[in-house]
Amino acid sequence: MLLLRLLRSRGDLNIRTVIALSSMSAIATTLVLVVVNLASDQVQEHKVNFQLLLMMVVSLAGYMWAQHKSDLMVSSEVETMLHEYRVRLFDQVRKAGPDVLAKVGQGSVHAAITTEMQTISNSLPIVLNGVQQVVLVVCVGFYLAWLSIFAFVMLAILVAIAGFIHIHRINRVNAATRISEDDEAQLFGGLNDLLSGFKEVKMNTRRRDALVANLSERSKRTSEAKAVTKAQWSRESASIQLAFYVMMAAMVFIVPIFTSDYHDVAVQVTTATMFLIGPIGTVIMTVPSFNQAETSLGRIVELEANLSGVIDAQQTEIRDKSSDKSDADARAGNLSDWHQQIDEIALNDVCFAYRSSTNGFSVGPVNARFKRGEITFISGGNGAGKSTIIALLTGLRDVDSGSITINAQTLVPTDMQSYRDCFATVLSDYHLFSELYGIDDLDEDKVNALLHEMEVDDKVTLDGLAFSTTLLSQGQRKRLALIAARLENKPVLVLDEWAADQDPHFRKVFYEEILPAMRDRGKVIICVTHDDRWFHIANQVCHVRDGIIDVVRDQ
Ligand SMILES: Nc1ncnc2c1ncn2[C@@H]1O[C@H](COP(=O)(O)OP(=O)(O)OP(=O)(O)O)[C@@H](O)[C@H]1O
Repeated sequence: MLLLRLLRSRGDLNIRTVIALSSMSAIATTLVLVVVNLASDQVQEHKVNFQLLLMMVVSLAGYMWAQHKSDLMVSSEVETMLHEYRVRLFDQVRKAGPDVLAKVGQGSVHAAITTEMQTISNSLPIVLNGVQQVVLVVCVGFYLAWLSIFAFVMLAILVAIAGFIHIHRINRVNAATRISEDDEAQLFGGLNDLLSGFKEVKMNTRRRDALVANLSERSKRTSEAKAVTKAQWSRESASIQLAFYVMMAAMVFIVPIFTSDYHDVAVQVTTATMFLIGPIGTVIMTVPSFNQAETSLGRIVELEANLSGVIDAQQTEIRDKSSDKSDADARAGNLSDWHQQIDEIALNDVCFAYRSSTNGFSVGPVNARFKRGEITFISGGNGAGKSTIIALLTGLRDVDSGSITINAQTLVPTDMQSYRDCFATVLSDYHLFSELYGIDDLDEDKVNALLHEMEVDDKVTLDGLAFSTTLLSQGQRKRLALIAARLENKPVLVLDEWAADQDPHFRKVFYEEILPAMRDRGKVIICVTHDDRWFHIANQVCHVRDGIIDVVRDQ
């Protein structure tokens, strides 16, 4: 019972208060039943009792208040709990290294934050209502026992049999439901191909037909599986309904045979039994909601544990490496100085191999120096290892051996976040954020000047902390990404094939005006590029082949 353990472990949620409020709401509802029974007796004697009417009003008011209060307590606590889970998952994703998400599965993080949390949020109020109905069933049960102990025992036995059979069968329905959900998840996966690959699908009739046929097949499987589970669910509700009619029949046909003074209370017992139908049905139907919430919570907890496991292993590795390099850590410089001025970054005999790579691609030993106020161009063929070297240089990947030095100080693993903060990047798989996050004191004039310099001021303006639009061409979107990188005002700028999408005119502006101006401002500039026409503006040109970097020209 993960859910119960979790709710109980939360200090802010006073379970006793919730139980007290639920009991109060159930007792108030039972009082309504008692009042109805007493009042209907009086109606038979042609009397209207205003005391009973007052009791009814008080009971209804008590029910409303207690119900509202307990709903509010639990739902706000559940939403807070989900919020905390979300924040913890965001934080774990933030801490994760580049391969962690691939290992754990980006899809499962997405599903945990969307579908699973939605399921918990929807199911828990149903579960809470079920708990209240349990208390109500107990209270009305006492009332029934007080009216006729035989009727009570009879009803209890019938409810126990019906509940046992129903819960046993519902597990089978749940298993079928889960299979239909898996079919649906596969259908959504295929749908992604259709939506994301819309243009490719449009351009190729055979591909389109094959994909649509595949989707239709999955859709058919999903609809068949869903139809089966829906039929099972409706059979279950019908059988519950039938069980209730059997109970009613038992009250009026069987109980009178075994009890002598039953006719005095027959109407009250029948009313009480009818009153119980709704709550018992709700309790039984709560079981699948509880199971769903439990399964979703289990998946979230498992994901969190997986992420923690991988991240802890990563951090232990970092700590081990840090203690190995404790000598290197004995340095005079201050980390925060790096953000003020970087004179030189050097890769020294850096080696790295992809652990998951099928072809075992590795880079190194890489030796390279990148200096303040200098432009370095890095060229090389496809798959030569340029982006991998950039990932090592920017600290996105940890080196296997060798070292990175900054202003002649060797980095230790615990420096890496501070080191990464020195870089502004537009990488080949860059993401254009919806807002200019993390840029303090955004200067509107500066942004407007950059929009003008990057020749997008006729399309885009600054709108609060965001660009007014990102619905632009690829080249224009990349210009916005470069504006965002320049606004970060970091000492190092790394661009991976930035100019590839630019027109000849703006390529010239970029190489002959923008890069030299940034170099003159004392930035370390590193560009992966194939534009050999402008290699002359670089202070250093490096070539990468099979994971090895060679300086081919140094000024
Ligand atoms: N995440 C990864 N896991 C395993 N191997 C990878 C991964 N990324 C890249 N590789 C391997 O590393 C090699 C070099 O890739 P890299 O992206 O560094 O090349 P590149 O020089 O930037 O190529 P391009 O010019 O095509 O972008 C690839 O051939 C591939 O085999």
